[in-house]
Amino acid sequence: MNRIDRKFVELKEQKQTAFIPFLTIGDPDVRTSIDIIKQLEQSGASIIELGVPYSDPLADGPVIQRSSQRALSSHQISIKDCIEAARIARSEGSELPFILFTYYNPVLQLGLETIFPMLVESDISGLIIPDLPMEEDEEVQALARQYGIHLIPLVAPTSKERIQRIVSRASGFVYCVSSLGVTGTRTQFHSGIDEFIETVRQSTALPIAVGFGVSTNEQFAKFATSCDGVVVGSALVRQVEDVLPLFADPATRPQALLQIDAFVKDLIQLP
Ligand SMILES: O=P(O)(O)OC[C@@H](O)[C@@H](O)c1c[nH]c2ccccc12
Repeated sequence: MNRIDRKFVELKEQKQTAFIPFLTIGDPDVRTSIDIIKQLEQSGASIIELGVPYSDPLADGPVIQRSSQRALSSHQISIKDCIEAARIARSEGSELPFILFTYYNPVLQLGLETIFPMLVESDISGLIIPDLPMEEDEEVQALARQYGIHLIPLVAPTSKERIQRIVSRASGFVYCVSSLGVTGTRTQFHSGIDEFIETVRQSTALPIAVGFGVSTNEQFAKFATSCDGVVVGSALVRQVEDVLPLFADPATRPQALLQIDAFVKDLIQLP
């Protein structure tokens, strides 16, 4: 049991749904990202995906692509910087379970044997690698198990015949992708989304979370009825983008955090 498991147990006892924001670390800078992490915790986040900016984010839509580009062009943010941000946030009192969200290339650059001890040292409980080739996941799975890190799989509606195989090796929770294509807010989801979630639900005893496209309270509430968690990335990253000028001036930083707080509270309040 690590922080992720304990959080889902706690939420289940409280009959609550996990709110799992994704945040690009280093946009606009690491210090601000840490402040946003702490604000998200105050605002109601249950678990957080710490996004490692990447130069070729194939699965990302324009909002996260822009955010990654800002983090890379201003500060050349690395996977190590993101792991360090988690360590600092924890040292400053955050109790949030952290998931490192990264494409595979930065993991390979750092080295599989290197990254897992670093995750443990920074009290990061989970890892999501959206482009981890299934053919190569044996080694990563083995290291994750060895170090007690949850390697959280993404399951897409197209992977019906693969759902069982992906889910059978899952740990932590299963991340159900709500739609085909790239990340980004949506007005509608994959036509068979409810059946897809039910299929995954029948395939695992693990908690299931859904993500891709969620940006409104109505969408959050809809998924809260069938899932144990809801992931929101682009809509939040867009909020950060909108308040960057407020973060740039020390006098208006509190206002920037208040706007993020208001966005989250509107998004996750349930009737
Ligand atoms: O941005 P959205 O549509 O809210 O979706 C969550 C997503 O941002 C986050 O989980 C994520 C960021 N980059 C990804 C790449 C692939 C899958 C998922 C992701």
